[in-house]
Amino acid sequence: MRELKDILYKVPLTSSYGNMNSEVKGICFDSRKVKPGFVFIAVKGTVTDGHDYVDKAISLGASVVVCEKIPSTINENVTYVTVKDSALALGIISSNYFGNPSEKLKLTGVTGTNGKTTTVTLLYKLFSGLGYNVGMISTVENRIIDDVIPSTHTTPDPIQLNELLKKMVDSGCSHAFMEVSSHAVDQERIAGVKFAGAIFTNITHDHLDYHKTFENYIKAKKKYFDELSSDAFALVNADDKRGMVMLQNTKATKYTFGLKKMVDFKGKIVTNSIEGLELEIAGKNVWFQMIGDFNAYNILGIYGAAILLGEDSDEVLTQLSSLKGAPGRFELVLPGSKVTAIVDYAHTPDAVKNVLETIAQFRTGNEQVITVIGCGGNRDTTKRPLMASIACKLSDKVVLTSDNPRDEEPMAIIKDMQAGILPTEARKTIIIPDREEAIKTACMMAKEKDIILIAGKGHETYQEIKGIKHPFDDREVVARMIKLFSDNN
Ligand SMILES: CC(=O)N[C@H]1[C@@H](OP(=O)(O)OP(=O)(O)OC[C@H]2O[C@@H](n3ccc(=O)[nH]c3=O)[C@H](O)[C@@H]2O)O[C@H](CO)[C@@H](O)[C@@H]1O[C@H](C)C(=O)N[C@@H](C)C(=O)N[C@H](CCC(=O)O)C(=O)O
Ligand SMILES: Nc1ncnc2c1ncn2[C@@H]1O[C@H](COP(=O)(O)OP(=O)(O)OP(=O)(O)O)[C@@H](O)[C@H]1O
Ligand SMILES: N[C@H](CCC[C@H](N)C(=O)O)C(=O)O
Ligand SMILES: [Mg+2]
Repeated sequence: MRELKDILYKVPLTSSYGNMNSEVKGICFDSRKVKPGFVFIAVKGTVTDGHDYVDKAISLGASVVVCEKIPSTINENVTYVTVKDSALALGIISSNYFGNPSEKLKLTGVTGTNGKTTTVTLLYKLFSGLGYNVGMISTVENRIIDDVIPSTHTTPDPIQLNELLKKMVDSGCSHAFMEVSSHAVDQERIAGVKFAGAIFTNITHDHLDYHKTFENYIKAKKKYFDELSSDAFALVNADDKRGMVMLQNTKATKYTFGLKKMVDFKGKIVTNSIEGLELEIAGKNVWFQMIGDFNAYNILGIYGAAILLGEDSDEVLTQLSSLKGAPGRFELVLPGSKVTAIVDYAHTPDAVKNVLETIAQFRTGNEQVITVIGCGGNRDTTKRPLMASIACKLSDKVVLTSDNPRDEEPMAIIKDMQAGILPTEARKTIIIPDREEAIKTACMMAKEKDIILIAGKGHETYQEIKGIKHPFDDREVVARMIKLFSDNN
């Protein structure tokens, strides 16, 4: 039970009707989940408008309705509160309802097109290794110390988010690290959440289906930094074209990291191999188990954040050098096999380019690079030809297949991908819409020492087809196929 006026603290109200001194039993923004005594917050969405479900929420027992527009018929037993922006109100209400948990631990958020999961996972492992109780909110999974809670989004909705943060506080977590997606910023999922610090990794092409223009996408990321408080730190990758843009209007203390410019946390790549990276960092040469130049940036962001959170440089570097990357990120399957199979979550043009360029640095030139790649359905269609074009330029053979088709026809997605492939490169491609068959074919084609990249799904353990999530794990499939073909040889 909570007092209504407590959960409305700091919510900018425009008007109210009815009893404001009541108690509430719960909060909800989905009419289908309302229970008696709940507050229903009506939010405008991308598909429908929560305002259309106010009657349904009341019929299920909602005692308070928070909305942008009062319904034409009023129920005398219900309190109505109007606000200018109900998504913003939902964020603040959620934080209040769970006792503002983000103020009770040191919460660091990570935003950027690529590298968020890698960064939060490594920060979680680093701080756990330093002896703290740590929480994590990520695309792969959420964690409260050692308890794993399945994740449905990169950034959960405000109710789930604050509930998770509260559980972290109750379990004694002193630190938490979370991914902040551009969708979450735009939809105010993090409104009311207090951050000790924020990290910006990079911004490249993605999510134009949602944001419409690259400028809007940049603005969504920047809004996160604009809203940080003055006691927070804002740490950005200065080698990214938009790094400094993120800092333009923030009240937080500004810091930078990178490999190329004069920055607060600077690194230099000493060696880069399939075993890992050696970086010069804080005047020391340190070995890391992460692979690829792009991971040098992730390491610098992690190192910088740890120092800004008050940790000792030597201890941080010692811990960091022992850590492996996040699941499904440049993950070598069955290392030591005759063929090298790499599963990577690359699902943007920039990520596909980075991963294939990293592979190019290690290859001797005699082996073939075979890439298995698809693009997600119900997502940015403009990245499809770009991803296919990059895959063809940087591979010897490409198997075009399905990622998560969701509600789209697999062949229609593959056609969009083919539009980016030059006629001279089309001969490198094979089309196999069934992902398992595609992986099998890549393994069948591979000769000893060849490298197979399976891009796009990384850690995912399902394939989403027409609303159903079928069990599917690239790592399991490729391991099975490699074994099958090596047993047959
Ligand atoms: C496009 C998008 O982001 N959609 C998110 C959004 O839903 P929506 O705007 O479509 O909601 P809607 O269906 O229009 O409904 C509007 C409102 O009416 C309410 N409603 C609806 C029906 C009903 O019967 N009763 C009712 O009350 C809904 O609860 C909602 O409040 O708000 C929902 C609640 O927070 C999210 O679950 C949902 O995520 C969908 C499932 C999704 O797939 N999102 C992806 C794109 C996403 O958010 N991805 C980012 C990561 C991207 C990255 O890689 O960077 C993430 O953070 O996960
Ligand atoms: N710093 C980086 N710069 C560019 N590419 C990266 C970087 N870090 C990781 N990648 C590539 O991007 C892929 C996704 O990485 P990661 O899962 O860490 O990103 P994310 O930002 O969490 O993605 P999502 O938005 O889907 O949750 C990796 O598999 C790798 O190919
Ligand atoms: N967070 C990203 C993940 C994409 C993963 C890829 N496998 C796909 O399904 O497109 C999104 O929802 O756009
Ligand atoms: Mg992620």
